[in-house]
Amino acid sequence: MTHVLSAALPDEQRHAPTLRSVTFERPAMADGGLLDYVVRGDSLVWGRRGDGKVGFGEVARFSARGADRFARARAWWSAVAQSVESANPIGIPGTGAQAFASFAFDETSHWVSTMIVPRLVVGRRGETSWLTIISADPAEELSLQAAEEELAAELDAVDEESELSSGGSLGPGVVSEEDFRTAVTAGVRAIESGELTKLVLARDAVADLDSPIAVAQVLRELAMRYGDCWTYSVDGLIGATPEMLVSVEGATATARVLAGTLDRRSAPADPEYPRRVLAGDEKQRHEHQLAIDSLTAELGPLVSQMVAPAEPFVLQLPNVWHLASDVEAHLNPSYDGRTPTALDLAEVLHPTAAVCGTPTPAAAAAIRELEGMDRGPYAGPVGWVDTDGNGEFGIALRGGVVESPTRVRLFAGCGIVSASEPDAELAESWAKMRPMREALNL
Ligand SMILES: C=C(O[C@@H]1C=C(C(=O)O)C=C[C@H]1O)C(=O)O
Repeated sequence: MTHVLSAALPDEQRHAPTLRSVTFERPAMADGGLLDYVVRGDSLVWGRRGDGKVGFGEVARFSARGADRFARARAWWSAVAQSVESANPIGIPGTGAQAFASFAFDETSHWVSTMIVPRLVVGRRGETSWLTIISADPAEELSLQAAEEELAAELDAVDEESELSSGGSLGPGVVSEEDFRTAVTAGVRAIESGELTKLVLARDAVADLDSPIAVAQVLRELAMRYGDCWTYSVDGLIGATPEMLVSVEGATATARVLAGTLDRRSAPADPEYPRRVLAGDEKQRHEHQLAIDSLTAELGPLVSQMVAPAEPFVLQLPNVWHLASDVEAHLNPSYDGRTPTALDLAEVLHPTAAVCGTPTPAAAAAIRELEGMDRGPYAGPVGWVDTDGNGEFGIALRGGVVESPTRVRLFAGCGIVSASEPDAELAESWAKMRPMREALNL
């Protein structure tokens, strides 16, 4: 009987592991905060301003490609969440059993979307620090001492990664500068013909390094310089994104929508300049509004009390200014009484107009046709989810994919509207690659 039942389940649910996790509170972290634990290139990382988490080792992994990658990931994670046995005296969202995840931007991508449950998670949120150990072995004893010893061993076994990469060269990727300009021109034409209102076009560049990449050092560098961004590392996808697709804590969902960009490099010293040029510019405001509308339209049916500010603020990063809006909403329970998880919402909200365009299907088709590259995980959701459904999914921007120890593919894109100019968009894409170039010493 059990056999018949389990055979009727989707593969993802049948293959989901039964996990146990124990969380221990630890003494407050030293001044370096979480970054003191970002020492290995193979760790899973999600952090901002010294808070966040670092995952070591792996006890379970889910992989998928195609249009149903999110649905299958949800089925797998919900089976894991239903069977997990957790002891968590802290109880703060994100402190217990959890997975780090990265999803391909497009359903046609060759990139394998993954969810990885680490063996250990060390985390910090303000004054609270913790260590979680996760096991797929029902008989294993999960003690604090064993967890601390394993963590110490992980931190000791550091590869030759303390030095910043020694430089190298940056060359064209699949989409050359010329290809990108041509795509922007074609995108503007498609917008003028009325097929679309907004389109986000991206390009790649290939960093060939003189010495093997020091991933942990690159992440620390990004985290220190880009304090307003969420630094991430999941299975070769690294970067620091300023854009939060969705964050879920209990019944509250928040998002940070960005669209509208101004390079700081050539800006005059006038403190009013970014506000005047960004918030006061019709093209930028229009682009920004489309990004907010795409989020609120998708989120609307699932929430009540959605608060989206009437006026965006100017987010200042070391390389660029952005128009930014923080949206917050209360999640409604669905028919089974459960509120949507961070993973559910990542599927619903991806891709927003900030990285795809408006309307979504026409923009996604135009991206496939005009870019002609596989975006892989670039501009897809990256983050974590716990077994209670809390989580954070950023949009994987301002980063790259480590393709080999000496090769990293960088990606950046720009929102195109009818007033867009190819040279200005190309310059903006360079500005968006600057954080990774600096961290790679290129
Ligand atoms: C597409 C990217 O960024 C997005 C596009 C923006 C714009 O066009 O103004 C701003 C922020 C992001 O939503 C990227 O960084 O690659």
